[in-house]
Amino acid sequence: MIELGVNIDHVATLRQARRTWEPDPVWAAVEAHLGGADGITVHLREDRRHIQDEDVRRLRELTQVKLNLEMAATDEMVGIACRLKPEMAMLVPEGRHEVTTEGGLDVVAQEERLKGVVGRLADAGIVTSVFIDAEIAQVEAAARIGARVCEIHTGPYAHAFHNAGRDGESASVLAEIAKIRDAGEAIRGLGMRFNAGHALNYYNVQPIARLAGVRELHIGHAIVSRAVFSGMREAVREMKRLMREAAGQGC
Ligand SMILES: CC(=O)[C@@H](O)[C@H](O)COP(=O)(O)O
Ligand SMILES: NCC(=O)COP(=O)(O)O
Repeated sequence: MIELGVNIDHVATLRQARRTWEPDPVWAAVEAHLGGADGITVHLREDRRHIQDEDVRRLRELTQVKLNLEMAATDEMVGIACRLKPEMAMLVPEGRHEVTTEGGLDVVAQEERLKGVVGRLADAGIVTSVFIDAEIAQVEAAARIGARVCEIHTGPYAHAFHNAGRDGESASVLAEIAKIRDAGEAIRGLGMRFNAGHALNYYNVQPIARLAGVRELHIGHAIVSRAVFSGMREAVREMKRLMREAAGQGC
């Protein structure tokens, strides 16, 4: 069954706007779980602009939900991951001035260093995922460093979809889907798990959920935005319904 990891960063973004205690991302995680989320994703950024260390600690202590910890490949973050032991750690590139993640991790360029990071996480029993662009060279490098999972960056697809007026049949959209499909085939061929995420929403999710062998989609901004109006459980339920319908897995 295709799975949904709900990213709750932007519940914390709202809280940090006032530096107060609400809304609580841990509460959001429980609501998302009750709505059918298979896991929770948080990005503990080096600048701590939204999720805080204490949020991740409480998530581990108070909930049973599977955790995907997105993090920069730094010593500080590896130390935190090794203490918290999330079910999965995803290595992402980080820029202080970016509004959100702007591209995939360049695994090819940092192979030796990243191999060490994956090894340290593996020694702590943590599965490593890498957030990469839909490029075969990056997939192959991910396999060489020992990553067990690749999450393909769906941002370029989402932009193409939006720019084409949500026309999933336009040439630019089909070209982006083909890149993700080919990367997914390479990932699976090398024995890794094929995940995808970034900027997916209620309009553009189905062509990605339909791809052969895709295991998990990680979606945050769109679900939290919908939840403002419909509540978290309903927002998650609807996203899962769309994913399962597209994957031919019933509702
Ligand atoms: C790696 C990725 O695709 C995103 O989840 C990103 O990490 C989200 O970070 P923000 O929530 O800070 O936009
Ligand atoms: N890794 C992608 C993710 O966690 C959610 O990204 P977004 O839906 O907030 O763009």
